Amino acid sequence: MTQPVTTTVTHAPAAPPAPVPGLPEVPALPAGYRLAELDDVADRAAVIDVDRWAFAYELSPEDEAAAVWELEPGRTVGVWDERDASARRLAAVHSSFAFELPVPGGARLPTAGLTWVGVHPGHRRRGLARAMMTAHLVRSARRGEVVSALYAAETGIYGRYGYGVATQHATAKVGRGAALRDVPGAQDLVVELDRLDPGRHGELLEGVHAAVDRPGWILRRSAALRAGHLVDWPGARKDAESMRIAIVRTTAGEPRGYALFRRKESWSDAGQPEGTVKLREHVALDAAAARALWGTLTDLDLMASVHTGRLAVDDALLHLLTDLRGAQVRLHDGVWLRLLEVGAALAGRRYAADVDVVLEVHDDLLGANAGRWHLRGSPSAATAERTGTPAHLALDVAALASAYLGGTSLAALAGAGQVTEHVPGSLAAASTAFGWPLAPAMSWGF
Ligand SMILES: CC(=O)SCCNC(=O)CCNC(=O)[C@H](O)C(C)(C)COP(=O)(O)OP(=O)(O)OC[C@H]1O[C@@H](n2cnc3c(N)ncnc32)[C@H](O)[C@@H]1OP(=O)(O)O
Repeated sequence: MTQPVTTTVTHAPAAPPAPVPGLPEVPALPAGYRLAELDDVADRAAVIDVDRWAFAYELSPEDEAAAVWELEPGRTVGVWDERDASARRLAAVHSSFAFELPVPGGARLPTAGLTWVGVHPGHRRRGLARAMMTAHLVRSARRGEVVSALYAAETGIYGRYGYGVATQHATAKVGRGAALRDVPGAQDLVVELDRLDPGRHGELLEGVHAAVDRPGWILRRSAALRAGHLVDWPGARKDAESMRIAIVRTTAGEPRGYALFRRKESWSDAGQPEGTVKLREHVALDAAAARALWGTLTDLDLMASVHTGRLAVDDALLHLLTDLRGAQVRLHDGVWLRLLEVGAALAGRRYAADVDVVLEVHDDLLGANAGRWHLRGSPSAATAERTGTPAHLALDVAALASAYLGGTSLAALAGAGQVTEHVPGSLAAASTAFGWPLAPAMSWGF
């Protein structure tokens, strides 16, 4: 069992960030509420309590024992309810991870991975989340983080803060024995099935995961995030088996892929096996590994279907299947991005084709981003400078975030009224340049 990871670093509570030109002021809270940085150790129980109120869950004693504290010291901020001075209580919380976001071309940009956003239901719709979100954007920008990334609990929450959907993922339900195309070399690979043992498998799994070269593919950099990913929550099993791992290896023993999964047995009234396989994560480093992995997972005895979990929208499985229609594919919003520094973000990635374009960016919240940016980009270099020359294209910072990793084209966004073309021809050229051969994806949630 994974042992809880504890951190002993403490931080003195800090005042809310001071106003900085181009960055917004944190909106005033109702009387009696106070925004403050939280102490990683002293305030931990209060943070967990708000989280449970906000997300409506309880942990069993077994789950408590398996839980891992993943939050990084110095990055958690909350709102105290001090209306009754004798009974101060935490009313809201959020935190972030120091991530690196791989962008087209391979650079990794400093990124604030926003997480644990929660407001106690007794304090909702009073502006606590808006104050925390503003503080998050300001603190992240001041740390030099170029973007903020998150998974949204609900799709209506984050657009107002300038976040756009930058990755999408698919899920599929694949029937037992679904026909897969042959891939040369797949037969030569070995697929081992084992109980997941974080001690034995953790390093192998993270090594294969880190070998993926794809925009958006954020790695679990801290020991706590790695441990947290491998927690096999007893409460999540719901009568299924404990977590298993399938490892794809060459005959020389080199790992080329893996899947974390569990099976659950079930029988129809007529006595037919109806078991299900559910994946938590999978990686395949080449076509043969993907074929070997999915070939194994779709041919487990007594299992009628495989629930894939997150698939990149161009995942190999979708092209291995001969009958895509039978796979019940669904599309989901994935990582939402907020560009904190538009110039650094535009210059930080590379472009699929040469591009020379002026973008007029609207940003109501982070004024330093607003205005015209002259982007000159190519597959090997990019610059982005402020300019006074007329714009080719105009768009909101959230639409730019959606196009930023190459997952959604500027032309598609224009089709939904989110990009305006002022100079004919510039939309097609910029759309081509912002594209990328592989769709952006992230394999795990945070
Ligand atoms: C990255 C993550 O961690 S995602 C997790 C988000 N957390 C959750 O979903 C847990 C349950 N929900 C909550 O804790 C809270 O309801 C929150 C955090 C979503 C919102 O907190 P509140 O303090 O009520 O929000 P606040 O009062 O600041 O509202 C700000 C704006 O967001 C809007 N809003 C708040 N919640 C929602 C929602 N769930 N859906 C759509 N809009 C919302 C408000 O109407 C308000 O709109 P305005 O800009 O027109 O004024």
